[in-house]
Amino acid sequence: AWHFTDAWHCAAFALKYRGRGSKGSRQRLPPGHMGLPFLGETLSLLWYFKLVRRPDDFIGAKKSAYGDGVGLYRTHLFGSPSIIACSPAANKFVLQSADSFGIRWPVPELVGITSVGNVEGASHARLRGFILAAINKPSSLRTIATVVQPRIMAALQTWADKGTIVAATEIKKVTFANICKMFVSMEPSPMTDKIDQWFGRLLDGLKAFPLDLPGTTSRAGRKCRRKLNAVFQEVLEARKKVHTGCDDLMSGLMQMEDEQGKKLSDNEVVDNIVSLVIAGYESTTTAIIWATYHLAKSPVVLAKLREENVEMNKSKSGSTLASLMITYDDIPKMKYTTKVVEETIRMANISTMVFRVANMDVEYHGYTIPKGWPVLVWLRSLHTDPNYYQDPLTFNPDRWEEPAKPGTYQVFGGGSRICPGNMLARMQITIILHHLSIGYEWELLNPDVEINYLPHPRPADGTSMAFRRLST
Ligand code: HEM
Repeated sequence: AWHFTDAWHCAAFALKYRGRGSKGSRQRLPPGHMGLPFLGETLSLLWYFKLVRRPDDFIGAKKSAYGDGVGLYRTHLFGSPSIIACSPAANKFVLQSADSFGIRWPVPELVGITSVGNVEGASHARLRGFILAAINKPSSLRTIATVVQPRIMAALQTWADKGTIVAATEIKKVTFANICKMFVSMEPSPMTDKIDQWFGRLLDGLKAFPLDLPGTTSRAGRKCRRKLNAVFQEVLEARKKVHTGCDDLMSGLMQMEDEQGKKLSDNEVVDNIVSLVIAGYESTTTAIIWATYHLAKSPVVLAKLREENVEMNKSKSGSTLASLMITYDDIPKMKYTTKVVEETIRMANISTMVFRVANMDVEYHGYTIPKGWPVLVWLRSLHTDPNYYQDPLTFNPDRWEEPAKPGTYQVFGGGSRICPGNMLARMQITIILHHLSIGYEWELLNPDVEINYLPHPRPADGTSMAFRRLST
Protein backbone atom coordinates (compact mmCIF):
# COMPACT_ATOMS: atom_id res chain seq x y z
CA ALA A 1 0.00 0.00 0.00
CA TRP A 2 2.87 2.32 0.93
CA HIS A 3 4.50 2.07 -2.50
CA PHE A 4 1.21 1.97 -4.32
CA THR A 5 0.23 5.45 -3.03
CA ASP A 6 3.50 6.94 -4.18
CA ALA A 7 3.24 5.25 -7.56
CA TRP A 8 -0.35 6.48 -7.88
CA HIS A 9 0.50 10.15 -7.26
CA CYS A 10 3.65 10.03 -9.39
CA ALA A 11 1.74 8.43 -12.27
CA ALA A 12 -0.96 11.10 -12.02
CA PHE A 13 1.77 13.74 -12.10
CA ALA A 14 3.55 12.12 -15.05
CA LEU A 15 0.30 11.90 -16.98
CA LYS A 16 -0.52 15.54 -16.38
CA TYR A 17 2.94 16.75 -17.40
CA ARG A 18 3.40 14.46 -20.42
CA GLY A 19 5.65 16.21 -22.93
CA ARG A 20 5.36 19.57 -21.19
CA GLY A 21 8.98 19.98 -20.10
CA SER A 22 10.51 23.34 -20.94
CA LYS A 23 13.58 23.22 -23.22
CA GLY A 24 13.36 19.46 -23.44
CA SER A 25 13.68 18.97 -19.67
CA ARG A 26 11.62 16.28 -17.95
CA GLN A 27 9.13 17.42 -15.34
CA ARG A 28 9.72 15.65 -12.08
CA LEU A 29 8.55 15.84 -8.53
CA PRO A 30 11.05 16.38 -5.72
CA PRO A 31 12.18 13.13 -4.04
CA GLY A 32 10.10 11.75 -1.20
CA HIS A 33 7.18 9.54 -0.46
CA MET A 34 3.40 9.91 -0.36
CA GLY A 35 2.88 7.45 2.49
CA LEU A 36 -0.28 5.49 3.12
CA PRO A 37 -3.53 5.79 1.15
CA PHE A 38 -5.60 8.76 2.43
CA LEU A 39 -3.43 9.21 5.53
CA GLY A 40 -0.24 9.98 3.65
CA GLU A 41 2.63 10.56 6.07
CA THR A 42 0.44 11.93 8.83
CA LEU A 43 1.04 8.89 11.04
CA SER A 44 4.77 9.20 10.53
CA LEU A 45 4.59 12.88 11.52
CA LEU A 46 2.61 11.99 14.65
CA TRP A 47 5.06 9.21 15.43
CA TYR A 48 8.02 11.60 15.44
CA PHE A 49 6.27 14.59 17.04
CA LYS A 50 3.94 12.93 19.55
CA LEU A 51 5.12 9.43 20.31
CA VAL A 52 8.90 9.33 20.23
CA ARG A 53 9.18 13.13 20.70
CA ARG A 54 12.04 13.51 18.22
CA PRO A 55 10.43 16.00 15.81
CA ASP A 56 13.60 16.66 13.87
CA ASP A 57 13.83 13.05 12.81
CA PHE A 58 10.80 13.54 10.56
CA ILE A 59 12.89 15.65 8.19
CA GLY A 60 16.07 13.80 9.24
CA ALA A 61 14.60 10.52 7.94
CA LYS A 62 13.91 12.16 4.56
CA LYS A 63 17.44 13.53 4.36
CA SER A 64 18.85 10.05 5.14
CA ALA A 65 16.60 8.35 2.61
CA TYR A 66 16.82 10.82 -0.28
CA GLY A 67 19.87 12.99 0.49
CA ASP A 68 19.88 16.73 1.27
CA GLY A 69 19.38 17.57 -2.42
CA VAL A 70 17.92 21.02 -2.99
CA GLY A 71 15.87 20.98 0.21
CA LEU A 72 12.55 19.94 -1.35
CA TYR A 73 10.64 16.69 -0.69
CA ARG A 74 7.29 15.45 -1.85
CA THR A 75 4.91 14.13 0.78
CA HIS A 76 1.22 13.74 1.58
CA LEU A 77 0.21 15.55 4.76
CA PHE A 78 -2.97 17.02 6.25
CA GLY A 79 -5.04 15.36 3.55
CA SER A 80 -3.21 16.58 0.47
CA PRO A 81 -0.16 15.83 -1.68
CA SER A 82 2.34 18.49 -0.65
CA ILE A 83 5.89 19.72 -0.99
CA ILE A 84 8.15 20.29 2.01
CA ALA A 85 10.79 23.02 1.73
CA CYS A 86 13.53 22.68 4.34
CA SER A 87 16.78 24.34 3.28
CA PRO A 88 17.72 28.01 3.70
CA ALA A 89 17.63 28.57 -0.06
CA ALA A 90 14.42 26.62 -0.78
CA ASN A 91 12.58 28.30 2.12
CA LYS A 92 13.75 31.70 0.96
CA PHE A 93 12.67 30.92 -2.58
CA VAL A 94 9.13 30.03 -1.45
CA LEU A 95 8.74 32.84 1.08
CA GLN A 96 10.06 35.49 -1.29
CA SER A 97 8.01 34.49 -4.32
CA ALA A 98 4.66 35.87 -3.21
CA ASP A 99 3.27 35.73 -6.78
CA SER A 100 4.05 32.04 -7.16
CA PHE A 101 3.07 30.97 -3.66
CA GLY A 102 -0.13 32.28 -2.11
CA ILE A 103 -2.09 31.88 1.09
CA ARG A 104 -5.06 29.47 1.37
CA TRP A 105 -6.35 29.09 4.89
CA PRO A 106 -8.72 26.12 5.32
CA VAL A 107 -11.17 28.46 7.10
CA PRO A 108 -10.32 32.08 6.18
CA GLU A 109 -13.13 33.28 8.46
CA LEU A 110 -11.18 32.06 11.49
CA VAL A 111 -8.07 34.00 10.48
CA GLY A 112 -10.12 37.06 9.52
CA ILE A 113 -11.23 37.61 5.92
CA THR A 114 -9.81 41.14 5.77
CA SER A 115 -6.89 40.47 8.11
CA VAL A 116 -3.26 40.90 7.13
CA GLY A 117 -2.71 37.15 7.44
CA ASN A 118 -5.36 36.41 4.83
CA VAL A 119 -5.24 39.15 2.19
CA GLU A 120 -2.72 39.20 -0.64
CA GLY A 121 -1.06 41.53 -3.13
CA ALA A 122 -1.56 45.28 -2.89
CA SER A 123 -4.16 44.99 -0.08
CA HIS A 124 -1.67 42.98 1.94
CA ALA A 125 1.11 45.54 1.43
CA ARG A 126 -1.23 48.36 2.43
CA LEU A 127 -2.43 46.60 5.59
CA ARG A 128 1.10 45.63 6.58
CA GLY A 129 2.11 49.28 6.29
CA PHE A 130 -0.56 50.20 8.86
CA ILE A 131 0.36 47.37 11.20
CA LEU A 132 4.11 47.94 11.01
CA ALA A 133 3.56 51.61 11.80
CA ALA A 134 1.42 50.67 14.80
CA ILE A 135 3.59 47.98 16.40
CA ASN A 136 7.04 47.96 14.88
CA LYS A 137 8.21 51.60 14.77
CA PRO A 138 10.59 52.80 17.53
CA SER A 139 8.08 55.47 18.60
CA SER A 140 5.32 52.85 19.00
CA LEU A 141 7.63 50.44 20.80
CA ARG A 142 8.79 53.24 23.13
CA THR A 143 5.17 53.79 24.23
CA ILE A 144 4.39 50.07 24.42
CA ALA A 145 7.40 49.51 26.75
CA THR A 146 5.87 51.89 29.28
CA VAL A 147 2.41 50.34 28.92
CA VAL A 148 3.36 46.68 29.41
CA GLN A 149 6.00 47.03 32.11
CA PRO A 150 3.91 47.86 35.20
CA ARG A 151 1.78 44.75 34.64
CA ILE A 152 4.86 42.56 34.24
CA MET A 153 6.41 43.96 37.44
CA ALA A 154 3.19 43.47 39.39
CA ALA A 155 2.69 39.95 38.03
CA LEU A 156 6.16 38.84 39.14
CA GLN A 157 5.38 39.99 42.68
CA THR A 158 2.20 37.91 42.75
CA TRP A 159 4.14 34.86 41.48
CA ALA A 160 6.59 35.25 44.37
CA ASP A 161 3.69 35.60 46.83
CA LYS A 162 2.28 32.30 45.53
CA GLY A 163 5.65 30.54 45.89
CA THR A 164 4.76 27.77 43.44
CA ILE A 165 3.42 28.53 40.00
CA VAL A 166 2.65 26.95 36.66
CA ALA A 167 4.56 29.40 34.49
CA ALA A 168 2.38 28.75 31.42
CA THR A 169 -0.75 29.84 33.31
CA GLU A 170 0.80 32.94 34.85
CA ILE A 171 2.64 34.09 31.73
CA LYS A 172 -0.52 33.66 29.68
CA LYS A 173 -2.42 35.82 32.16
CA VAL A 174 0.02 38.72 32.13
CA THR A 175 0.54 38.52 28.35
CA PHE A 176 -3.21 38.71 27.81
CA ALA A 177 -3.65 41.60 30.26
CA ASN A 178 -0.96 43.47 28.35
CA ILE A 179 -2.52 42.68 24.98
CA CYS A 180 -5.90 44.04 26.19
CA LYS A 181 -4.20 47.20 27.42
CA MET A 182 -1.98 47.70 24.36
CA PHE A 183 -4.61 46.91 21.77
CA VAL A 184 -7.87 48.28 23.17
CA SER A 185 -7.08 49.90 26.57
CA MET A 186 -9.13 47.28 28.46
CA GLU A 187 -8.33 46.53 32.10
CA PRO A 188 -8.85 42.99 33.47
CA SER A 189 -12.55 42.36 34.19
CA PRO A 190 -15.10 39.53 33.88
CA MET A 191 -15.50 40.70 30.26
CA THR A 192 -11.80 40.29 29.46
CA ASP A 193 -11.95 36.82 31.08
CA LYS A 194 -14.72 35.94 28.64
CA ILE A 195 -12.76 37.41 25.73
CA ASP A 196 -9.78 35.30 26.79
CA GLN A 197 -11.93 32.15 26.72
CA TRP A 198 -13.22 33.03 23.27
CA PHE A 199 -9.68 33.51 22.03
CA GLY A 200 -8.78 30.12 23.48
CA ARG A 201 -11.58 28.46 21.52
CA LEU A 202 -10.77 30.42 18.39
CA LEU A 203 -7.14 29.24 18.57
CA ASP A 204 -8.34 25.65 19.08
CA GLY A 205 -10.60 26.07 16.05
CA LEU A 206 -7.66 27.19 13.93
CA LYS A 207 -5.72 24.05 14.80
CA ALA A 208 -8.67 21.67 14.39
CA PHE A 209 -9.91 19.76 11.36
CA PRO A 210 -11.97 22.32 9.38
CA LEU A 211 -15.30 20.54 9.74
CA ASP A 212 -18.22 22.98 10.08
CA LEU A 213 -20.63 20.67 11.93
CA PRO A 214 -22.43 21.15 15.25
CA GLY A 215 -20.21 20.18 18.18
CA THR A 216 -16.93 20.43 16.24
CA THR A 217 -13.99 22.51 17.47
CA SER A 218 -13.94 24.32 14.14
CA ARG A 219 -17.62 25.35 14.48
CA ALA A 220 -16.97 26.57 18.07
CA GLY A 221 -13.97 28.56 16.83
CA ARG A 222 -16.06 30.29 14.16
CA LYS A 223 -18.69 31.20 16.73
CA CYS A 224 -16.04 32.70 19.01
CA ARG A 225 -14.52 34.65 16.14
CA ARG A 226 -17.93 36.26 15.50
CA LYS A 227 -18.33 37.09 19.19
CA LEU A 228 -14.88 38.65 19.33
CA ASN A 229 -15.47 40.72 16.21
CA ALA A 230 -18.78 41.90 17.72
CA VAL A 231 -17.18 42.93 21.04
CA PHE A 232 -14.40 44.89 19.35
CA GLN A 233 -16.87 46.41 16.91
CA GLU A 234 -18.78 47.77 19.93
CA VAL A 235 -15.58 49.24 21.37
CA LEU A 236 -14.90 50.89 18.01
CA GLU A 237 -18.44 52.30 17.72
CA ALA A 238 -18.18 53.73 21.24
CA ARG A 239 -14.93 55.46 20.31
CA LYS A 240 -16.49 57.03 17.25
CA LYS A 241 -19.23 58.55 19.42
CA VAL A 242 -17.03 59.82 22.23
CA HIS A 243 -13.41 60.70 21.55
CA THR A 244 -11.57 58.75 24.28
CA GLY A 245 -8.04 59.96 23.63
CA CYS A 246 -6.84 56.34 23.99
CA ASP A 247 -3.30 55.84 22.77
CA ASP A 248 -3.67 52.17 21.79
CA LEU A 249 -3.50 49.97 18.71
CA MET A 250 -7.19 50.37 17.88
CA SER A 251 -6.98 54.17 17.90
CA GLY A 252 -3.78 54.01 15.90
CA LEU A 253 -5.37 51.82 13.23
CA MET A 254 -8.53 53.99 13.18
CA GLN A 255 -6.61 57.20 12.58
CA MET A 256 -3.87 56.15 10.16
CA GLU A 257 -4.10 57.04 6.49
CA ASP A 258 -2.33 55.53 3.51
CA GLU A 259 -0.53 57.56 0.82
CA GLN A 260 -3.85 58.32 -0.86
CA GLY A 261 -5.27 59.60 2.43
CA LYS A 262 -7.51 56.53 2.79
CA LYS A 263 -8.21 55.06 6.20
CA LEU A 264 -8.95 51.44 7.08
CA SER A 265 -12.62 50.51 7.15
CA ASP A 266 -14.16 49.73 10.57
CA ASN A 267 -14.32 46.09 9.61
CA GLU A 268 -10.64 46.02 8.68
CA VAL A 269 -9.70 47.61 12.01
CA VAL A 270 -11.73 45.07 13.99
CA ASP A 271 -10.67 42.06 11.93
CA ASN A 272 -7.02 42.98 12.28
CA ILE A 273 -7.20 43.64 16.01
CA VAL A 274 -8.62 40.12 16.52
CA SER A 275 -6.01 38.65 14.17
CA LEU A 276 -3.12 40.43 15.85
CA VAL A 277 -4.19 38.95 19.16
CA ILE A 278 -4.24 35.50 17.55
CA ALA A 279 -0.74 36.03 16.14
CA GLY A 280 0.81 37.62 19.21
CA TYR A 281 -0.81 35.98 22.22
CA GLU A 282 0.24 32.33 22.16
CA SER A 283 3.56 33.00 20.44
CA THR A 284 4.75 35.55 23.01
CA THR A 285 3.50 33.37 25.90
CA THR A 286 5.35 30.34 24.55
CA ALA A 287 8.60 32.26 24.05
CA ILE A 288 8.53 33.56 27.64
CA ILE A 289 7.78 30.08 29.02
CA TRP A 290 10.87 28.77 27.23
CA ALA A 291 12.99 31.63 28.57
CA THR A 292 12.11 30.72 32.17
CA TYR A 293 12.64 27.02 31.43
CA HIS A 294 16.09 27.35 29.86
CA LEU A 295 17.31 29.85 32.43
CA ALA A 296 16.27 27.55 35.26
CA LYS A 297 18.40 24.86 33.65
CA SER A 298 21.36 27.13 32.84
CA PRO A 299 22.61 28.78 36.06
CA VAL A 300 25.71 30.17 34.37
CA VAL A 301 23.63 31.92 31.72
CA LEU A 302 21.25 33.25 34.36
CA ALA A 303 24.17 34.62 36.41
CA LYS A 304 25.53 36.49 33.36
CA LEU A 305 22.08 37.76 32.50
CA ARG A 306 21.56 38.91 36.07
CA GLU A 307 24.91 40.70 36.13
CA GLU A 308 24.08 42.74 33.02
CA ASN A 309 20.59 43.55 34.21
CA VAL A 310 21.62 44.52 37.73
CA GLU A 311 24.10 46.95 36.14
CA MET A 312 21.33 48.35 33.98
CA ASN A 313 19.09 48.65 37.02
CA LYS A 314 21.80 50.59 38.92
CA SER A 315 21.68 53.22 36.21
CA LYS A 316 18.05 53.85 37.14
CA SER A 317 17.48 56.16 40.05
CA GLY A 318 14.35 57.03 42.00
CA SER A 319 11.79 54.99 43.83
CA THR A 320 8.75 55.33 41.58
CA LEU A 321 7.63 52.43 39.43
CA ALA A 322 8.37 54.40 36.27
CA SER A 323 11.94 55.10 37.32
CA LEU A 324 12.64 51.36 37.66
CA MET A 325 11.44 50.51 34.16
CA ILE A 326 13.76 49.89 31.26
CA THR A 327 13.10 51.86 28.10
CA TYR A 328 13.08 50.80 24.48
CA ASP A 329 16.34 52.75 24.08
CA ASP A 330 18.03 50.72 26.85
CA ILE A 331 17.64 47.50 24.87
CA PRO A 332 20.55 47.94 22.41
CA LYS A 333 22.82 48.36 25.48
CA MET A 334 21.68 44.99 26.88
CA LYS A 335 23.98 42.93 24.69
CA TYR A 336 23.94 39.66 26.63
CA THR A 337 20.19 39.85 27.26
CA THR A 338 19.68 40.23 23.51
CA LYS A 339 21.62 37.00 22.95
CA VAL A 340 19.46 35.20 25.53
CA VAL A 341 16.35 36.44 23.72
CA GLU A 342 17.55 35.24 20.29
CA GLU A 343 18.65 31.88 21.66
CA THR A 344 15.30 31.43 23.39
CA ILE A 345 13.39 32.17 20.20
CA ARG A 346 15.66 29.91 18.13
CA MET A 347 15.19 26.98 20.45
CA ALA A 348 11.48 27.60 21.02
CA ASN A 349 10.69 26.96 17.33
CA ILE A 350 7.24 28.36 17.87
CA SER A 351 6.28 28.04 14.21
CA THR A 352 7.45 24.60 13.13
CA MET A 353 6.35 25.44 9.60
CA VAL A 354 4.37 28.00 7.61
CA PHE A 355 2.02 27.16 4.76
CA ARG A 356 1.77 28.35 1.18
CA VAL A 357 0.05 27.03 -1.96
CA ALA A 358 1.61 27.04 -5.44
CA ASN A 359 -0.41 29.47 -7.60
CA MET A 360 1.14 27.96 -10.75
CA ASP A 361 3.54 25.19 -11.68
CA VAL A 362 6.83 26.36 -10.23
CA GLU A 363 10.25 25.09 -11.29
CA TYR A 364 13.04 24.90 -8.74
CA HIS A 365 16.44 23.41 -9.60
CA GLY A 366 14.99 20.85 -11.98
CA TYR A 367 11.95 19.94 -9.89
CA THR A 368 8.33 20.94 -10.36
CA ILE A 369 6.11 22.16 -7.56
CA PRO A 370 2.70 21.50 -9.13
CA LYS A 371 0.02 24.19 -9.21
CA GLY A 372 -2.42 23.88 -6.31
CA TRP A 373 -0.12 21.82 -4.09
CA PRO A 374 0.46 23.07 -0.56
CA VAL A 375 4.06 23.92 0.30
CA LEU A 376 5.11 23.43 3.91
CA VAL A 377 8.03 25.72 4.66
CA TRP A 378 9.72 23.83 7.48
CA LEU A 379 11.34 26.61 9.51
CA ARG A 380 12.23 24.35 12.44
CA SER A 381 14.62 22.16 10.47
CA LEU A 382 17.03 25.09 9.96
CA HIS A 383 17.28 25.99 13.64
CA THR A 384 18.06 22.45 14.76
CA ASP A 385 20.54 21.57 12.00
CA PRO A 386 24.09 20.97 13.30
CA ASN A 387 25.43 22.25 9.97
CA TYR A 388 24.14 25.70 10.88
CA TYR A 389 24.17 25.67 14.69
CA GLN A 390 26.82 23.76 16.59
CA ASP A 391 25.21 21.45 19.15
CA PRO A 392 21.82 22.86 18.15
CA LEU A 393 19.76 21.46 21.02
CA THR A 394 21.96 23.13 23.66
CA PHE A 395 20.84 26.50 25.02
CA ASN A 396 23.91 28.62 24.37
CA PRO A 397 23.35 32.39 24.06
CA ASP A 398 27.08 32.87 23.40
CA ARG A 399 26.61 31.38 19.94
CA TRP A 400 25.14 34.78 19.04
CA GLU A 401 28.63 36.36 19.35
CA GLU A 402 28.53 35.65 15.62
CA PRO A 403 25.43 36.27 13.53
CA ALA A 404 23.65 33.20 12.16
CA LYS A 405 24.76 31.98 8.71
CA PRO A 406 22.74 33.74 5.98
CA GLY A 407 19.23 32.34 5.63
CA THR A 408 19.48 29.92 8.56
CA TYR A 409 17.50 31.97 11.09
CA GLN A 410 13.89 32.07 9.97
CA VAL A 411 12.03 32.01 13.30
CA PHE A 412 9.89 34.92 12.11
CA GLY A 413 9.44 33.62 8.57
CA GLY A 414 10.70 35.65 5.61
CA GLY A 415 9.76 37.70 2.58
CA SER A 416 6.71 39.88 2.41
CA ARG A 417 5.01 38.13 5.35
CA ILE A 418 7.89 38.19 7.79
CA CYS A 419 6.42 38.64 11.26
CA PRO A 420 5.52 42.33 11.77
CA GLY A 421 5.40 41.71 15.55
CA ASN A 422 9.00 40.48 15.79
CA MET A 423 10.37 43.59 17.51
CA LEU A 424 7.39 43.72 19.85
CA ALA A 425 7.90 40.06 20.80
CA ARG A 426 11.63 40.56 21.36
CA MET A 427 10.97 43.67 23.47
CA GLN A 428 8.41 41.93 25.68
CA ILE A 429 10.78 39.01 26.30
CA THR A 430 13.60 41.45 27.12
CA ILE A 431 11.45 43.36 29.59
CA ILE A 432 10.35 40.27 31.47
CA LEU A 433 13.91 38.90 31.52
CA HIS A 434 15.11 42.17 33.03
CA HIS A 435 12.65 42.12 35.92
CA LEU A 436 12.93 38.36 36.45
CA SER A 437 16.70 38.37 36.63
CA ILE A 438 17.15 41.37 38.92
CA GLY A 439 14.48 40.42 41.43
CA TYR A 440 13.71 36.69 41.44
CA GLU A 441 14.99 33.13 41.40
CA TRP A 442 13.16 30.00 40.37
CA GLU A 443 13.55 26.22 40.11
CA LEU A 444 11.73 23.77 37.89
CA LEU A 445 9.68 21.27 39.87
CA ASN A 446 9.94 18.71 37.06
CA PRO A 447 13.26 19.39 35.34
CA ASP A 448 13.04 16.21 33.28
CA VAL A 449 9.47 16.67 32.17
CA GLU A 450 8.64 15.56 28.62
CA ILE A 451 8.25 18.14 25.89
CA ASN A 452 5.07 18.28 23.82
CA TYR A 453 5.75 19.31 20.23
CA LEU A 454 2.21 19.72 18.97
CA PRO A 455 0.66 22.16 18.31
CA HIS A 456 3.65 24.19 19.60
CA PRO A 457 6.65 22.93 21.54
CA ARG A 458 6.12 23.33 25.30
CA PRO A 459 7.12 21.49 28.50
CA ALA A 460 4.27 19.06 29.26
CA ASP A 461 3.72 20.25 32.84
CA GLY A 462 3.23 23.90 31.82
CA THR A 463 6.61 24.60 33.49
CA SER A 464 5.79 24.22 37.17
CA MET A 465 8.28 26.03 39.33
CA ALA A 466 9.13 27.25 42.80
CA PHE A 467 9.39 31.03 42.50
CA ARG A 468 10.70 33.50 45.07
CA ARG A 469 12.24 36.92 45.53
CA LEU A 470 16.03 37.00 45.41
CA SER A 471 17.30 36.90 48.95
CA THR A 472 19.98 39.57 48.42
C1 HEM B 1 8.13 34.97 19.49
C2 HEM B 1 6.98 35.38 19.01
C3 HEM B 1 6.55 35.25 17.57
C4 HEM B 1 6.93 34.35 16.62
C5 HEM B 1 7.93 33.21 16.74
C6 HEM B 1 6.21 34.70 15.40
C7 HEM B 1 6.34 34.01 14.20
C8 HEM B 1 5.73 34.40 13.03
C9 HEM B 1 5.95 33.78 11.74
C10 HEM B 1 6.88 32.60 11.47
C11 HEM B 1 5.20 34.44 10.82
C12 HEM B 1 5.16 34.19 9.32
C13 HEM B 1 3.90 33.49 8.91
C14 HEM B 1 3.88 33.19 7.42
O1 HEM B 1 4.83 33.44 6.71
O2 HEM B 1 2.86 32.65 6.97
C15 HEM B 1 4.47 35.46 11.53
C16 HEM B 1 3.55 36.30 10.94
C17 HEM B 1 2.80 37.22 11.66
N1 HEM B 1 2.99 37.59 12.97
FE1 HEM B 1 4.27 36.76 14.28
N2 HEM B 1 5.42 35.78 15.65
C18 HEM B 1 5.60 36.17 16.95
C19 HEM B 1 5.01 37.23 17.59
C20 HEM B 1 4.11 38.09 17.03
C21 HEM B 1 3.50 39.23 17.69
C22 HEM B 1 3.80 39.69 19.13
C23 HEM B 1 2.62 39.78 16.81
C24 HEM B 1 1.71 40.98 16.95
C25 HEM B 1 1.14 41.37 18.03
C26 HEM B 1 2.69 39.01 15.58
C27 HEM B 1 1.94 39.26 14.46
C28 HEM B 1 2.08 38.58 13.25
C29 HEM B 1 1.26 38.85 12.08
C30 HEM B 1 0.13 39.87 11.98
C31 HEM B 1 1.72 37.99 11.08
C32 HEM B 1 1.18 37.88 9.64
C33 HEM B 1 1.97 38.80 8.75
C34 HEM B 1 1.59 38.76 7.29
O3 HEM B 1 0.92 37.81 6.86
O4 HEM B 1 1.98 39.70 6.60
N3 HEM B 1 3.60 37.99 15.76
N4 HEM B 1 4.82 35.42 12.86
